[in-house]
Amino acid sequence: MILTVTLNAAVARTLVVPNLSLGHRHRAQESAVLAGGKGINVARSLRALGVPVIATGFAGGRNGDAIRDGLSAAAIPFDLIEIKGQSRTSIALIDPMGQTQTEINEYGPEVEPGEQAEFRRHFGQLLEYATAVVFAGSLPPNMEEGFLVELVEQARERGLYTVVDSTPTVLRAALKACPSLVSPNQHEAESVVGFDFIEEEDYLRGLARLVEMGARHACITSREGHSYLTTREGVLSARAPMVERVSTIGSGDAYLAGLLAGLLHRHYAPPEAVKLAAGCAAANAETLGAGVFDVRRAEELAGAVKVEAVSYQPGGDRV
Ligand SMILES: Nc1ncnc2c1ncn2[C@@H]1O[C@H](COP(=O)(O)OP(=O)(O)OP(=O)(O)O)[C@@H](O)[C@H]1O
Ligand SMILES: O=P(O)(O)OC[C@@]1(O)O[C@H](CO)[C@@H](O)[C@@H]1O
Repeated sequence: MILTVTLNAAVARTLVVPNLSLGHRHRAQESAVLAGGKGINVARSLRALGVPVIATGFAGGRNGDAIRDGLSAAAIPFDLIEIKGQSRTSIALIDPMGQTQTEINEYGPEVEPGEQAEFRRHFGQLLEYATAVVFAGSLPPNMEEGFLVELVEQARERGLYTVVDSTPTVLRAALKACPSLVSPNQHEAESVVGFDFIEEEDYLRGLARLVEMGARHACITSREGHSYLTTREGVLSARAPMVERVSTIGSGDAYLAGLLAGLLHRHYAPPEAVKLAAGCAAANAETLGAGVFDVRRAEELAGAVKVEAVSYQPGGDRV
């Protein structure tokens, strides 16, 4: 079972608004409301891929109830700690005419020290059923990065596969706990390593730096349908067929779920797992809602992903 940890879960509302323009009144052509936050998006994608999953984290207030209802409706097993604060709302505005995606995410509620302690205890119990743990998304505003670092260490000490996908500040801290895999997008990775990725060599240097900073493995996704993954044998580069995008929000989450489903559940070799990852991400881009895609379409797109081994040996960096 893969345990996903969403410390700042959200009610994720997506509105399709043609010709969106600031300062004007609009009507949404279409809308979707889902339980959200990166870890929950990953759980939704894993569930679609047939991987046993439990979603944990914090949820509170009416939004917390809506998050639980959304998870139940999607048949995603969950075990969320109730908090006094109101879980946040994340709004995505999709303009199909201007081809823009605008996100407005609340910071989320504070989580009291007692609630944090309760989560820590509970987490230890959930680990007994897990083979892998995915820590994804931002932290509640008053939560120290050390809280997450300790959770990663706790999971790692039990010999579990650990994955971190969070904001650059949190990711930088989490690298100290040596997670099995980190999966930032290009922008986040650039911010963590401190330089821009312009050429392929920059991505490879970025991966090497993430490994040097503590990750056992790293993948970096980019908007142009391109991604890189370190493996024991070297680095793989994957190019997905570009699809007509509806919304790429959650494509990174679908990518991570596809990768984990491939590596840990289907026992694929890394090149096949990367294809599945990029197929899921592309299928997500064709669909409204984060971590939502048609699995058959994802498999079809996976078949068209071009994967190749790329080499880079800058002064013995281990990638
Ligand atoms: N138009 C597209 N066609 C095909 N694949 C796409 C397209 N857009 C994105 N992807 C796939 O999605 C992956 C992730 O994209 P990106 O790095 O933009 O996600 P992200 O910012 O992490 O997303 P999120 O944080 O919203 O989950 C890309 O590496 C690529 O494989
Ligand atoms: O605020 P966080 O937790 O860092 O990220 C939240 C978020 O940007 O990530 C998801 C896509 O990965 C979106 O659904 C959501 O808006």
